[in-house]
Amino acid sequence: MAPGCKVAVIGSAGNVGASVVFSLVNTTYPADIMMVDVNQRLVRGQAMDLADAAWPTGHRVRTANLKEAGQADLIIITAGARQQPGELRDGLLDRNYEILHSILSGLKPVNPNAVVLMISNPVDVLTGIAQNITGLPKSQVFGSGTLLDSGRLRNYLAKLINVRQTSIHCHVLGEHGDSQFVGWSSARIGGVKLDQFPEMQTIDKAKIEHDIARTAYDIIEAKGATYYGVGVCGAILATSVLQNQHDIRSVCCHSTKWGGYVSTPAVICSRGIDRVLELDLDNEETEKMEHAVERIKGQTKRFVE
Ligand SMILES: NC(=O)C1=CN([C@@H]2O[C@H](COP(=O)(O)OP(=O)(O)OC[C@H]3O[C@@H](n4cnc5c(N)ncnc54)[C@H](O)[C@@H]3O)[C@@H](O)[C@H]2O)C=CC1
Ligand SMILES: CC(=O)C(=O)O
Repeated sequence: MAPGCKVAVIGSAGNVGASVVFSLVNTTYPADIMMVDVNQRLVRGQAMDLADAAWPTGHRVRTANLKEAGQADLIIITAGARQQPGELRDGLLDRNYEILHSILSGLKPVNPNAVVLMISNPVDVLTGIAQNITGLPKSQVFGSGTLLDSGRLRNYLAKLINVRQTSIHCHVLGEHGDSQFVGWSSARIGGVKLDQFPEMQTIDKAKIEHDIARTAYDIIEAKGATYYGVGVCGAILATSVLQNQHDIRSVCCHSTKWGGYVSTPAVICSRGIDRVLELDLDNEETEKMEHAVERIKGQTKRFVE
C-alpha cells in the first residue's frame, strides 16, 4: 500500500486502541490514522495528544466517524468490554458481540478491499463473527490471536537461553485464551531444535505454558488492564499489511486444515493473510489444537449460521 493509506482504529479512546495508535505513530511508514470511538470527547483528546507524538514520523492522526472508517484500507477493532480481575475472556463474548455488530453496521458499506484486524476479546471467536457479518473474503479478516502470547513466551525463552527474542521461532497456538498451548515440537533457535539447548533439560514445560497463559490475569489483577503489549502487536501487524511485508506471525486466521478460525502462524501481506502455515504437530499438540478449534467453533456457532 502507498504511504498515506488509511488506517481506522475503532475503540481508540480506550487503552488498547490508543496504545495501538501510539505504537503505530512510532513506525516510519506514514499513514492517515483515523481514531473512532463512541466516547467522542475522550477520542478527540486522545487524537490531539497522539498527533503531537506523530510529528517525527509524519503520520496524520485525526478523529473520524464509522462511515469514513468503513472506507479505510485497514480497519483495526479494539472496541469493547475488557476483563475484570479474575474474569475469563469468554465472559466478554455476549457484550462484545453486541458492540461488534453495531460497529460493523455503522461501517457499511465496507471497502471491499479493506483488511480487518480484530483485537477485542475473545479475539478468536470475534474474528470469525466479523468475517461472517462483513462478508469479506476470509483472507482479509484476521485477529491478533496468539501473537501477544508468543511474544510473552519469547521473552521467557530469551532470558532462559540468553539469545535475542527475535531469533527464537516458537509459537503459542490454538486460542488467545485458556486453551492455548506451545508448539514445542516445531520450536527452533537458529535452526537448532529448542529441546537440544541444555537449558531446556531442566525446565517444566507445563508450568511455562500455564504461566504464559496466566500473564494477562496477573497484569489485570495488578493494574486493571493490559495494553502496551497488544499495542505493539497491533502496530506490528498493521505494518506487515501496510508495507506488504510477508512477515510470519501467529495470528487468528481461517485454516482449511482445521476447518475454522484458530491461532497459528501465517504470512501477512497487504491483502491480509497470504498463506496459513501448517506446523508439524506431535500427537499431544494435535489434540490440543483440535480442542482449541472445537472451543472456538462452539462459541462462534451461537452467533453465526
Ligand atoms: N487480543 C488481545 O491480545 C487483547 C485484547 N484486549 C481486548 O481489547 C478490548 C479493549 O480493551 P481496553 O482498551 O482495555 O478497554 P477500554 O474500556 O479502555 O476501551 C474500550 C473502548 O471501546 C469503546 N467502545 C465501546 N463501544 C463502542 C462502539 N460501539 N463503538 C466505538 N467504540 C466503542 C469505549 O468507549 C472505550 O473507549 C477488550 O475486549 C480487551 O479484552 C486487551 C488486551 C489484549
Ligand atoms: C487481556 C488479554 O487478552 C491479554 O493481555 O492477553
